[in-house]
Order: sequence, then structure tokens, then C-alpha cells
Amino acid sequence: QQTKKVSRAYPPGPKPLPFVGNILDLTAIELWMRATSWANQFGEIVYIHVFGQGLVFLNSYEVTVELMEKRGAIYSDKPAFVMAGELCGCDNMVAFTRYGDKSRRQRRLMTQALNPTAIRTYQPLLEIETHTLLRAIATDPKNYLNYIRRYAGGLTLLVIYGYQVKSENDPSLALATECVDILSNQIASGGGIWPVDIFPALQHLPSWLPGAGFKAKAATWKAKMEEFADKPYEALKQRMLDGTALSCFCSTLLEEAGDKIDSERDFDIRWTANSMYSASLDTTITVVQHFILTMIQFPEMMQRAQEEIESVVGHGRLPTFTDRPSLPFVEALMSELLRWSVAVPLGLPHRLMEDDVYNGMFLPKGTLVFANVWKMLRNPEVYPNPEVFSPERFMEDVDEVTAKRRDPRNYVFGFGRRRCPGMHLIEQSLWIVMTSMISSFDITRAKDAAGNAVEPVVVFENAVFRQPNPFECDIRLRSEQSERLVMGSAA
Ligand code: HEM
Repeated sequence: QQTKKVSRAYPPGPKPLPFVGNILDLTAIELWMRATSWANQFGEIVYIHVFGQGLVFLNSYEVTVELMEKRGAIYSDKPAFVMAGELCGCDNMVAFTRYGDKSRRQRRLMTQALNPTAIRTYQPLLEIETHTLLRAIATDPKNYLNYIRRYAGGLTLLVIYGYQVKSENDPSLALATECVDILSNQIASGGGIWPVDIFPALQHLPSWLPGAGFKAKAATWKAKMEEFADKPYEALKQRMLDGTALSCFCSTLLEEAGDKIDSERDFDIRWTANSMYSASLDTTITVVQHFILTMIQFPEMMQRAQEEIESVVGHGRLPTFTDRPSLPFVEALMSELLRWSVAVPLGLPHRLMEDDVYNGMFLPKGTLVFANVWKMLRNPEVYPNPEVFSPERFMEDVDEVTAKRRDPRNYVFGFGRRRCPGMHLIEQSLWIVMTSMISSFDITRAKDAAGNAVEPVVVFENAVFRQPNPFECDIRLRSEQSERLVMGSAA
């Protein structure tokens, strides 16, 4: 306590301007790259502020584990954003929920749905959904991205709401895509800090005043977010009344609660379901897009994986989860893909609940804390030649401590008490999609009219996810045998 009062030396960082602070240093595009250049200049912990609101970037695994995990009791809160939370109605979503009883209740529900044992029971479903994805891509490869979106959303809609998506134009999917885009590219863009978060009194301005346009935007977005949470949930309740509901996460919990369900339980199920649905979409799409990109960029890796799969699976069937232990190169490829892609490069911000001191540096209560996962996964001491895509690095024989330190899963899903609850689902769903696509398709650069290979244009514009903008590629079935297997796989 004594030290906390005495030390007032903030961690280093780029020099702020008077009053406005580092507002000009922030960017909505690839903020992780800027944060990494600060890390290279200032070290493992960097502090900036915007109108006095502190933002800290943790750039090494050691400092992140020390603060976000060991001191998790005070580093697990979420920012009380006026714009995102109150005005846009996102404060009910798990990723925005303040640390306390509500967040603990919601996380308990998610663990029930997404723990490793529960996920194993979804494996048959994952295989069926993957076969649907393969057939759709084989039939219409140019629109592969729509089918990946349908796969990512369809999976959670089925598991969470017992809802079967029939086409890539499904209205539930379209609503989710629109809402997730608003969330990451509008509401949470640039760290999610709006002028009204710094000056909460602005929310009382009349909407017609110049500068108060954010209020109209917030009202529209809030209505969308409520529709996003309510529609699939209410539709499921109706199917339960009609006796046509498929068993799923929500129906199991609603049946358990029966007629005695109180408003708190109803609220928790509704918003937890919505959070799992919304959090699974862009993350899954992002890693599958990166998978396709790496197959284009490193064809020798795809070929090696194809050979390994052929030697284990043969030519007469598609891969299944039972093949996983026999495919060590595919396993290493998946680890390197997770390291390479870094779907959420700065994680999601946590809010420090009390003043704290780390190595003599003062961190004030209310600071927003970002884990710079991008930087950590390019640490040359842990990953020699980090700029080289090398699955082999995960095949080396190393001791347990080194293996744990290298495993990208210990970084990409965040840290501490708010760590991603969807990681076990991704562990399975990404593996089966990757392995099945490698086994069935050749994925290469798109060709222009003259038949020349076209280099994919890779641009990252999403503020939160390292999601490439849509790019062209050529995906085709490898052989007549693959065609028979894919087109004949159970519908
Ligand atoms: C490759 C895929 C994914 C990646 C890289 C990823 C990454 C992350 C990260 C970095 C966080 C922030 C953790 C923190 O605050 O420290 C997070 C939170 C979250 N993720 Fe994921 N995620 C993925 C897939 C999923 C899936 C499939 C689901 C659901 C089915 C999901 C549900 C959530 C939820 C609900 C949260 C908020 C947790 C909380 O604030 O307590 N994620 N994820």
C-alpha cells in the first residue's frame, strides 16, 4: 500500500500532447503494429492516455501473466464504456460485462456449453457441417467466403439455438454479420473510446445539436443489438412451444428451469447465447481465411499435409476426428497457423479495478489493459525466425516448459479470468475444416484471363480482428475420387 502511494512514475510511452494526450497516436487500422513499434522503443509495458483515460499495452508473456493472471482479482473487469455499454446496449454481452456476479454466472453457463467434454459430443455435428462446407465450396468455389461464414455461424446457431441454417442468405446469419461488423468496426473501433466516454455529460446533449450525431447512431445500433439477442432466442422459445425445437444449449437450460424461470435466469441465457454466437463468427472466419492464405503462400506445406493425410486416411474416405493422433504434421501446421494469424492481436481490453504498481511503475485504477499478443507471438527467443512460417518448429522435441511457452493457444485466446471460453470449440472445428479441405482440395492463387497466377491482395481493415479483406483464390477438387467423396458425403 505504502509503495502504491509513493510511486507515481507511469510506464514509458510516446509523448502525449497537453490535455488530449495521445489521441493522434491511436489508429483504427492495425493498432497492433503501432503498439509493437512502441514496444520496440519503450519495452515490455507501454502507457498512453487519451484525455486522461489510460491505456496500457503489455508486450511480454511474463508481464502479461503477472498482471492479467496472477493479479487477476483486479485485472478482470471490463471498461464501463458509455457509448458501447449504455448507449449501444452492449453491456449485457459477456465480453463487455463488468467483473462480478453477472460475469461469473454467464461464464458458468458458457463452460457448461463449451467445456472439452461437451465439445466432444458435438464432433459428429462438426463433421456433418464440414461436409456441407466442402460440398458448397466444391460447387461454387468463388464464393468460398460466404460458405465459411455460413459454416461459422451455422455451427453456433445449431449448437446454441438448435436452428438449422438452410442457405448462405439466411436472415439470422445476415443479421449476425451486420451486428458483428457494427460492433467491431464502429462501436469498438479505435479501442472503443468515444468522446462521450471521456466526457459522459455529452450524453445529455440534445440529439439535434451538431456533434451529438453519435446519439442517433447509438440509438440505431442499440435497436440492432437487441434484435440480435432477442430474435433467435424468442424463435427457439416458440419452436419449444410448438414441439419442433431441436435439443440445444438454450433449450436444455430452459427445460431445466421450467415454468419457474425468473427474469435473471432468462436474461443470462439470452445474453450468454448471444455472446457465444457473436464472438464465434469473425474469429472463426478470420482463422479459416488465414488458413487459405497460408496454403496459397506456402504450397509445399499443403503438399506435405496432403501426403500425410493420404498415408493415414487413404483415398476411400474423408478424414475424421479419430485420425487426429496419427497426423503430427497437420497438428504442427495448425499450431503455426494460430501463431501466424493472430486473430485478435491485442486481445480485448481489461479494466484495472484498483491502483497498482509493477516494477516501480504506477498503473492507475481505470486503466484499460491490452495484451499485445501480436508482439509476443513474434518473440525471437521463443520462436526463432518468427517471420518464417514453419510448422516444423512445433515438431521439435522440447521439454514441457518450453512446449507450454511456445504453444500459441496460451496467447491467442487471451489471459486470466476472461480467457476465451470458445477455445475448445475452435480446437475441434478448425482442425476438421483444415484437414478436410487439405484432403479434398488444391488451394492456389487465382488465375487471370490469360491464366497467370494473381497474387492475393491482403489488407487488414478490421479494427479488432486481424481479418483479411476478401481476396481471390482458386479452390478445386483434387481428383475424381475427391469429387465422389465430397459430393457423396452425407447431407
Ligand atoms: C480462433 C478463434 C478465436 C479466437 C482467436 C478467440 C480469441 C478471444 C480473445 C483474445 C478473447 C478475449 C479474452 C480476454 O478478454 O482476455 C475472447 C473472448 C471471448 N470469446 Fe473467443 N476466440 C475465438 C473463438 C471463439 C468462439 C468459437 C467462441 C464461442 C463459441 C468465443 C467466445 C468468446 C467469448 C464469449 C468471449 C468473452 C469472454 C469474457 O469476456 O469473459 N470465442 N476470445
